[in-house]
Amino acid sequence: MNDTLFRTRKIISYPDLNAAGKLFGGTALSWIDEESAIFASCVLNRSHLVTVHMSEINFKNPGEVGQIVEIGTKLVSVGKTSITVSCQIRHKKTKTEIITVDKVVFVTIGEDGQAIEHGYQHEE
Ligand SMILES: CC(=O)SCCNC(=O)CCNC(=O)[C@H](O)C(C)(C)COP(=O)(O)OP(=O)(O)OC[C@H]1O[C@@H](n2cnc3c(N)ncnc32)[C@H](O)[C@@H]1OP(=O)(O)O
Repeated sequence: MNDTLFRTRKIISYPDLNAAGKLFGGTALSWIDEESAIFASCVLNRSHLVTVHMSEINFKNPGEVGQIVEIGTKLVSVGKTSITVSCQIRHKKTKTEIITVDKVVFVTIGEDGQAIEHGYQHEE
């Protein structure tokens, strides 16, 4: 549909590490969730979105303390109340992938917490 755009950079710090001294998977997933949600929210111009599904997650390479990483998102598809994006984190310098998630699905919700149509029509 379109190419991944890398908008956000982060530096891996000591609080981000697991017991093996590598980037903790939970931290990486929290960065993925936030970046994907911001991207989806900007595409739809809606602020009330919730994550409803994450597809297979692949931890491809470890992240090391002090490394600068970049987080990229891409629009995958748009439904009636949902939007699907892909997200990845990679080393900024080497472009080596650290984690990829093929599909993160968000749903727009109303004040009652139920799904509502977002009205966004994607043109290829
Ligand atoms: C950014 C964050 O971290 S948010 C915090 C974590 N997330 C949450 O708390 C959300 C908890 N979940 C919910 O409240 C509910 O599941 C809701 C309101 C989001 C959706 O309720 P549902 O009854 O499943 O809604 P419904 O069946 O109508 O589906 C809504 C849309 O989601 C899609 N959808 C629902 N479940 C899934 C799934 N597992 N995988 C892919 N798409 C899904 C549907 O295909 C539908 O898409 P469409 O309208 O574009 O065709």
